[in-house]
Amino acid sequence: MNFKAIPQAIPDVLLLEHREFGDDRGSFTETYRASAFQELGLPQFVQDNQSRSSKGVVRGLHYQVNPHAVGKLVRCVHGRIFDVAVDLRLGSPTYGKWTGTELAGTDNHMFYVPEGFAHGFLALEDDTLVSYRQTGYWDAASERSLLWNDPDVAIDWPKLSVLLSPKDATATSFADVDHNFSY
Ligand SMILES: Cc1cn([C@H]2C[C@H](O)[C@@H](COP(=O)(O)OP(=O)(O)O[C@H]3O[C@@H](C)C(=O)[C@@H](O)[C@H]3O)O2)c(=O)[nH]c1=O
Repeated sequence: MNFKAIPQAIPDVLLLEHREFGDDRGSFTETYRASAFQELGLPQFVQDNQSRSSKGVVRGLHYQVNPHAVGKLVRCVHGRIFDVAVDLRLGSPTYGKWTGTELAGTDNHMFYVPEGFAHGFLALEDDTLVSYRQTGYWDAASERSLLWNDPDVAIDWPKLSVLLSPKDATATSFADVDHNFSY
């Protein structure tokens, strides 16, 4: 098995490590293998995305309400990010809690954020490329944005001066989030 899944502080969120085969030329890594992902209990993915961000850009915290909820598998291809998932599943023992990790283009890690979580990241370097797959299609009408620095969630972001989209700068506070996820 070329992949290892490590449950995070919120156990349904996974850090996936994939094996890197180094040689004189550089290295080779499988980044997706349907059968292995299925063995790890991961769902199927239908959309791939990529974004490029400057240092200090925060994207998120985004989610789609049901019936268009999506899970996301996130990888930093170049640069570095602090990647975060916030539990929005009513009844979950970790409802309203966050978990996060650093992902870098130089490591072999992916962060799996299941349905029922808001997802976002902070780019820690210029020219940071993030590539991620999602389990359902983007649906603009179902998309919601939770405020990245909401005091009730209190994410311990690395200290940087941040740049946000207008949508994310005026996002909803945790007390007012609109969602219909259950645990
Ligand atoms: C998310 C998305 C956006 N777009 C378009 C809409 C808009 O014109 C442009 C930029 O969209 P946004 O500002 O929403 O992009 P961005 O802020 O990067 O949104 C992303 O943030 C991270 C944290 C996620 O988790 C993703 O699922 C996604 O929500 O791209 C698509 O065509 N397909 C998509 O799947």
